Amino acid sequence: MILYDERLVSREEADIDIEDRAYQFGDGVYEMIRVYHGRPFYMDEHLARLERSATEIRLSLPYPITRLKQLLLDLIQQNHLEEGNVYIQVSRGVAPRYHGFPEQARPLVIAYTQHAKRPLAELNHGIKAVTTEDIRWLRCDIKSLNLLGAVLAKQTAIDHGAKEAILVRDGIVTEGSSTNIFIIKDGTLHTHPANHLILNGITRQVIFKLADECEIPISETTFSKEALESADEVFLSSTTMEICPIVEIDGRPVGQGVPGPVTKQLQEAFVNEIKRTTLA
Ligand SMILES: Cc1ncc(COP(=O)(O)O)c(CN[C@@H]2CONC2=O)c1O
Repeated sequence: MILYDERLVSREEADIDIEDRAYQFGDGVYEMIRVYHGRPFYMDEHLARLERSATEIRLSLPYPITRLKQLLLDLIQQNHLEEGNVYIQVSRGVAPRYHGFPEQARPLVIAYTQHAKRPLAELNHGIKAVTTEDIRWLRCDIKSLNLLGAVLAKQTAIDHGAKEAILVRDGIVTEGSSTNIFIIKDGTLHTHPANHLILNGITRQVIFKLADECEIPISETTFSKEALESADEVFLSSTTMEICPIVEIDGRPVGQGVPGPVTKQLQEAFVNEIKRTTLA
């Protein structure tokens, strides 16, 4: 089943109009929520961010977020999703093609589930990344459907045999194409401030909580590409990749070229947070 507007229907019943503004303009917002043990992980935080993203593009959700939450819980249950993701998207709706907002169009909510195991190989062994210029717009804090900058960056990584592209704007590391980036230097965590140049990741917010609990110092400050290259440890964070070590950047090893101790400590704390919130 999928969620289409306000109903759970078969995927075949979903008819997306060729003048849907998400399809023509990328005019919409989205969220990706992880499910462990059949329970959504930090769903309220994701839905709060969805509401904020919609507000920031002046899009009114077609029904209350509490109704959406219940529909998503029903979708997870109907699809027997034990471990995987729920993708939610809200389009500004269908209208004759014109850049300005349509006079009247009902925003269209769709959501569907994906069965997906945890990326254990990447989590245990780390991944390779490349750096590339951050060419995206200046409202990266909005989780919008305008993802072409991210798509091109991700493909650059793939073209170089890497898993993620680390974005650099005016010499400063912002984030990954679909992740947040953290470095560790002399035991302190550093990550870009949550402003208009990055998405304030939910996983990023969990990491702040876990670092505090683990008494790992964390500094929300910008850092340069040079600081990235000389870091003791680097990792990325996202709903789908959790806390994933980066062991090679632009062909050069990070630290000893293997996941570092602080990263592994946070990974262990993250697994405990999954158990605490989805097994209770
Ligand atoms: C640009 C960007 N930065 C950071 C993040 C990490 O945010 P979360 O911790 O809230 O996931 C994402 C998530 N991208 C989602 C995660 O999975 N697939 C996506 O498109 C992202 O697209």
